[in-house]
Amino acid sequence: MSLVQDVPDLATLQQRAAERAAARAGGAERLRGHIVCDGLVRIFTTEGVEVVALQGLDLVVDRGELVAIVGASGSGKSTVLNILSGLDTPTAGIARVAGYDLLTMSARKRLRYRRHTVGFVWQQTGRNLLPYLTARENVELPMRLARRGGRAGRRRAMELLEMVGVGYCADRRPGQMSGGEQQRCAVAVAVANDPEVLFADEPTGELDEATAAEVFGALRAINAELGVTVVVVTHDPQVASQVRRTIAIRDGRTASEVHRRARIGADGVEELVTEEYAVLDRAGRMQLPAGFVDALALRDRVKLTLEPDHVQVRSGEESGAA
Ligand SMILES: Nc1ncnc2c1ncn2[C@@H]1O[C@H](COP(=O)(O)OP(=O)(O)OP(=O)(O)O)[C@@H](O)[C@H]1O
Repeated sequence: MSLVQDVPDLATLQQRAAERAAARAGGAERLRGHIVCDGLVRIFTTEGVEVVALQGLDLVVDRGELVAIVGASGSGKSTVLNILSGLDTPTAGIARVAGYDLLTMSARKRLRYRRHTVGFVWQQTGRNLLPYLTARENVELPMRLARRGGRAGRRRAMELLEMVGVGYCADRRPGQMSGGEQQRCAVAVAVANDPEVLFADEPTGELDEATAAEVFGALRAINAELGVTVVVVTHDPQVASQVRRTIAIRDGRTASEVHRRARIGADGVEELVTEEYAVLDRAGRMQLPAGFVDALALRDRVKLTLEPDHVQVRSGEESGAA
């Protein structure tokens, strides 16, 4: 049986994830800001040249949410993920995950954070699974290393494989599974030790569209069933159809968000609507979508006018000509 194929609609799943996450957090009031980045800056220096990979990135992800971070190559996605997963430290700003301050935590705390608080799924299947172990043994391994193996570990491994829809692969080695099956198994491995947050870096980068949808089904199942907060990083804008909130980053800054929500249409039928928002930081800065800038050939300077219920942005050239 594949739970992934029977996944209910997005709204039901998100509701279930929120309820489970609230129970896990000890109350809905503790839900705000499971992941918080505020004015996050990361500057790399190579051969005397500074590269500002993140220039004041803001991000808030609630406990139990499933979000995608999208951006073109070089926009800063890997840099954010490396910081959030505890592999790299930011230059300045705030980065907090599950109560851990990622700027100031000690090496010991960092190790505990990486072992117990977060789980990972990488793009390369070879980095997620050991080739000489079966799917079930791969899922059992982190539990055995944490001395939580035995019969209970075997049972949980089986449950997790069922949850992500690859229970039938339990006795197969990675080489006997498709790329999508391996990635779904990797999701089960990543949550074996019950992390609070799951980070997935381009988990569908090597897969075709249909197989990628199955992997997203597995991530949604884990999110809904276990209440784990899930953050997926990808360059693929199509991901917006797989999650409720997509955060786009551009030039190391949060640029816009796409929200998907269910609404009852005029004909009484439920429909999914997609809305795009620009993200305004605390200093009042926002990025205009690249398409808007191109469409009106905006550059250098724009003219802003405050209207009763909106702000108008016009080409600065126009006012110069007047
Ligand atoms: N270790 C580093 N040293 C110097 N510059 C770096 C380093 N890591 C990243 N950068 C630079 O920071 C910027 C953001 O890189 P990052 O890898 O985060 O982008 P990305 O969105 O993940 O891109 P991709 O999708 O190609 O992996 C780029 O200009 C990159 O060249």
